[in-house]
Amino acid sequence: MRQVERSIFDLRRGLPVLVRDAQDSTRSATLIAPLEGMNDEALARLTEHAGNECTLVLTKHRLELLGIEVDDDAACLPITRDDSAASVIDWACARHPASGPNRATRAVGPDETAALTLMRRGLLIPSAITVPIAPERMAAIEARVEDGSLLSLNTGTIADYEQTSPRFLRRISAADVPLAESEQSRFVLFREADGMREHIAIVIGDPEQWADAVPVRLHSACLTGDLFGSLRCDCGEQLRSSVAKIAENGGGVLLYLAQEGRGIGLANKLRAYTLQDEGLDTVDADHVLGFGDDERSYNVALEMLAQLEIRRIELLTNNPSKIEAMSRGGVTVVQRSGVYGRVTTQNHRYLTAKATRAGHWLDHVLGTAADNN
Ligand SMILES: Nc1nc2c(ncn2[C@@H]2O[C@H](COP(=O)(O)OP(=O)(O)OP(=O)(O)O)[C@@H](O)[C@H]2O)c(=O)[nH]1
Ligand SMILES: [Zn+2]
Repeated sequence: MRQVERSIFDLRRGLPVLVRDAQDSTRSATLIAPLEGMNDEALARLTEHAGNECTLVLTKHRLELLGIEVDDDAACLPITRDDSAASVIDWACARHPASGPNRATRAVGPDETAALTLMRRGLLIPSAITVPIAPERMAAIEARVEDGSLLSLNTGTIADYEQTSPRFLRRISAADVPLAESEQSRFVLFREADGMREHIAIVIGDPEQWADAVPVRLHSACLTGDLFGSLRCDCGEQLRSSVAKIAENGGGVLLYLAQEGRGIGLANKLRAYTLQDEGLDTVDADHVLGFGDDERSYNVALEMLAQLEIRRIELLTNNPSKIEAMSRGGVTVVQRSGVYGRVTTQNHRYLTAKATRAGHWLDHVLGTAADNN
């Protein structure tokens, strides 16, 4: 697995990596590169090293914004030598690209699908520049792989990695951390197999005394709201009131999940905030960046609950998809309790979108005025 993690780090540093389709007997290979930091020189270098024209891989949501309908989850836009890096970046993430790509797309292959998986896992913009290696350039590329200046990995490894990573969650350390809302609290830290993400179970009260249906809150990280009390969302107040409520109900667990920005990462959440300031709602802003409605998977949460031997829960949430994910994963949700923050001038639009676009149980928000704070 080490090669996948190393590749993600190279992509996050703006470096290309080589991807090969394990099923392809011709041993063809594709260079993939992230959009972030792309410039004309880097684009020209990719074309030159590979001896081929580049393509831009975009998700369905992003293609829709460009007025291109596709049936698959993603497609490739050919890039010509006349296209500047600035236009390519525009097509990948600008709200109003200066000019449309005006060209036909082609279907993604395994290499391009793998490229998007790596970008998402690396919390980068979910698009990639890809270029297949021409046969006459293969020897030079292989030499770079040999000397360690280019990382190479195959698509099968990436697919396996996606499937297995959450299953190898390791319990790393634990300590008592008395909290303002619950003095008897213990932080238990879990680390994903690749070492990139850590999640914390906050064990509240004495597990021996817990109710049959353990009060549980699945809380996705929100640095701006949880730590700084941002008024754009309700996360900080939900976090604190959940701890208090779990303590009042005899103890339980709050899982603090490394899923900043509904799984898109802080860099992309800040990009999405800028788009929301231009008038988009929280779901459409993520679509403009190429993401789906919600990029979270709750497999890590299921694994943490399994390791804590919790199978029946009272779930503190307003989000129907969390209940669905728990039930699908074999955890019985005996009861649901709502958990609310204040409705403020600044978060009213966000909460309204959660109710109307994502079906969250926030009826009280729909009935309130924007300045009800
Ligand atoms: N992409 C994106 N993420 C946001 C935005 N505002 C808040 N978030 C993230 O949304 C997530 C909210 O997570 P939670 O509070 O666990 O859950 P929820 O889906 O709102 O559901 P509840 O359990 O009802 O609170 C956090 O990861 C925040 O960082 C936004 O405008 N865009
Ligand atoms: Zn928040």
